[in-house]
Amino acid sequence: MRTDIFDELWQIMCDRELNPPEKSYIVDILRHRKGIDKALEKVGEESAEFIIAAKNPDYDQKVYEAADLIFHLMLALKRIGVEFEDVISELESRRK
Ligand SMILES: N=c1c2ncn([C@@H]3O[C@H](COP(=O)(O)OP(=O)(O)OP(=O)(O)O)[C@@H](O)[C@H]3O)c2ncn1[C@@H]1O[C@H](COP(=O)(O)O)[C@@H](O)[C@H]1O
Repeated sequence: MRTDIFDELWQIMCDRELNPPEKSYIVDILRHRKGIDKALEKVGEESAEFIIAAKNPDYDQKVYEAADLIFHLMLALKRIGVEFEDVISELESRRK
């Protein structure tokens, strides 16, 4: 399984935070006027969209919404100051 994309996305999020370009979805969320609430709101929205997709037969839609949810969860972690690597370590520590 290819998981390098998580590293790549996290790196982009770190870069966007330090060197925000004029037009960037990541920056829009990280610097939103609603503060932390915008990133959390997106996790809620994307979770709901994933649940709806999960109950429907369209396989591609499930994949699409799962990707949206994971992306926005990572973005929320970035916004609240949690290192993605620590989440990975937590998962690793649960391995029996
Ligand atoms: N993987 C993603 C990614 N997945 C989803 N999204 C955005 O997440 C949003 C999904 O939210 P919605 O479906 O609710 O659509 P919306 O209308 O924009 O929602 P609102 O924010 O307006 O409420 C869309 O605007 C998508 O473009 C993403 N935006 C960026 N990335 C990655 O991040 C990189 C950097 O992006 P920028 O920061 O925009 O340069 C990109 O090259 C991609 O690799």
